[in-house]
Amino acid sequence: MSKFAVEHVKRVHSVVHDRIGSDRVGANRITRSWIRCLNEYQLDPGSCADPEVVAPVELQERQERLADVQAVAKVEMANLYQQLAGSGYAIMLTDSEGVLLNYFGDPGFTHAASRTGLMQGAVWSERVQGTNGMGTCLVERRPLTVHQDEHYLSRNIGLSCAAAPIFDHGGELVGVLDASGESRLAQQHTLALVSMSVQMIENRVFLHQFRHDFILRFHNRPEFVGTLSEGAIALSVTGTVLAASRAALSLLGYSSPLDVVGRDICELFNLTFSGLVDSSVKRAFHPVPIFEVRSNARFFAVVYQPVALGSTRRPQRSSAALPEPVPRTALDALQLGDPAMRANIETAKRVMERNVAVVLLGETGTGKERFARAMHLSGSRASRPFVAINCASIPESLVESELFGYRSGAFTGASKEGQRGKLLQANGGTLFLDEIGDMPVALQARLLRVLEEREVVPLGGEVPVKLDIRLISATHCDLAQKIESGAFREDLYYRLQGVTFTLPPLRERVDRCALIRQLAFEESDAGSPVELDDSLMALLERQRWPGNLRQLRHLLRTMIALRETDRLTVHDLPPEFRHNLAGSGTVSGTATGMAHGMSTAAVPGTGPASIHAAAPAGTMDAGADAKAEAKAENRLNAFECAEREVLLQELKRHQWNLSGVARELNISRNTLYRKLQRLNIEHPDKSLFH
Ligand SMILES: Nc1ncnc2c1ncn2[C@@H]1O[C@H](COP(=O)(O)OP(=O)(O)OP(=O)(O)O)[C@@H](O)[C@H]1O
Repeated sequence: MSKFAVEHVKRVHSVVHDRIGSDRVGANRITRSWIRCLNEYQLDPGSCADPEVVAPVELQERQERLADVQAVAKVEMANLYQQLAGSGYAIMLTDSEGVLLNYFGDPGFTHAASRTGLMQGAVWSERVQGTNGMGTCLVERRPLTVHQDEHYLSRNIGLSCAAAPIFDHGGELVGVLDASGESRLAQQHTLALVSMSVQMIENRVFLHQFRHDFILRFHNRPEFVGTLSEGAIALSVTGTVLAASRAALSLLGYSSPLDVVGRDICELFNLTFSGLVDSSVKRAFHPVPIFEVRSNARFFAVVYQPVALGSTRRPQRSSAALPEPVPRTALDALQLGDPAMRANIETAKRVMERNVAVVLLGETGTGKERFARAMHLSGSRASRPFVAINCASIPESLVESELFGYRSGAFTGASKEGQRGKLLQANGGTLFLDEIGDMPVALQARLLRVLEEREVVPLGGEVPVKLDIRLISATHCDLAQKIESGAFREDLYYRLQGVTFTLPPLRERVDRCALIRQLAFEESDAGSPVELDDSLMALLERQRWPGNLRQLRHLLRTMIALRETDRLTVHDLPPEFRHNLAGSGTVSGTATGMAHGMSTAAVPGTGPASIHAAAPAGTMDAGADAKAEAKAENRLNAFECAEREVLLQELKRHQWNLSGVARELNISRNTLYRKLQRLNIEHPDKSLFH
């Protein structure tokens, strides 16, 4: 340890010990944090342990959970980075647990940054990294700087950080925006810039999230409506307040969203809602004066109409006319019209608050973890941890310590601080055991004991710790078969399986269309959602998607990243997708080259060229006129050819029974007729069809 580090450690100890017993509340934020670090988290200020980094899958899930914020934040981070360019700062976004989701680095600082652990996936909570901008901001819930030796860990004392918390419209802390660098001079204006960026992020997320509702945007100066400091209030069609931005609360002098949510807008301002909308429209969205009820203070406001409802929709005059929407839970949000999913969601809601173990079955990528998270977020444990562990991806030798944790020195190579296992990390919340079928048999016995006794003893420890977790397990394998072969314990199976949900594969879901649009929306930048044209939608809907929603998401992510316009067509499909589409010879078979043995019929064509060549074998009845086919196909583009092939496959499979094919493809007979015409498909016996 360097001389500076040794002195720093001594200073931390002496400051903390001097304050103990004295007025802790009066201590400044740094001292308060140091006391927490030493006494509560028992962190060693001289620790040189490697930074804690979450697994890539977990990082991705965390990013997805904060997708709305992230999409807006990326733009603001780029702006902020430009404003601070050259001053050696990196801009970072964390989630509410301090996991670093995004990083914009100054090239001069990136190397040093990764050494310190300033990289995507690293955990910067105060509990892990001691006093630092991001972690301490999460605890203090307000903007702050942590400059050099104000850091707790001696290895972080080269850093200067300015961080500001990001809140959602319900007042929940969802993350932190931070600018950190190795500058010797704490830049006062950096904190102001970071705070402004956060305000911008909160405003834009608010406007995006409530774009389908009326939004009243106001300020006490007309020229400030539409700027960073405006207040925004989302209103239902009957004029009830759905949410208010932080700036709105502060302009009106309220401290919590609960003070205004659920009230009628005319209880806050002297106005009638429909009158305000009318005058807003008449004045072409120039701010109109409105008066606050309590103080009679004058504000200026504009009402923006719901995006999807269009300008003709008028607000309801009577609140009895339309029932207020019941708040949607995370589970409700998974309901897009598929009957199997609807049944799963209804049952999940019924068992949610009973402590029943849940098993989720389904092919890879069908959304088992998403479903587990939704159950967690929809219940009373929502504010407690959700901890996921993938039993298949951890080496067998590590599963035990990962799950149960260990005391310091429990085995050779164990870290000095010991480790809280995932079971204890999930205490009070939900533990999600993914790929449970791959858990080593020896460990199954130990897990069973823990579940029966509801307490856990970490490796090398003696004192059992009480455990209160909701357990959700998932697997894509056949557990009954595993039990038969002795690879899975039957008694554990019954412990895990209070209620079982089977998630349908994407190809069987009738809400495919809505799901595709939802994923496209989630992958789009906030404020500029991409559209998918009809032919692309039709093509995507027909795929078999062996990788299910995950595969679909990745395809859309690629297309959106590479798009030239916000309207995606089949021409935006990545070349390898097209290649596989063509090479597989059947769209509903091995569409992306990732399926194994899933194609409904093997077609010997091997590349894009085969599409334009004579009719591929297997797509026509024997005796079909190959030349006529080639001619018919020559007028079509590559995707129409592919679509044609699929249709021919289906027709053949259903012995040219159009009703059967229409049902299979979930389209009307009329649509099918139009397709047949467009794609020049005729029955081998030309007199039929008409
Ligand atoms: N209802 C949904 N709407 C939008 N995206 C979804 C939905 N369900 C799942 N996804 C997305 O699909 C991807 C895969 O989901 P998830 O990881 O939950 O699947 P899984 O069944 O647990 O996969 P595996 O078995 O491989 O672990 C994720 O990107 C997730 O966000």
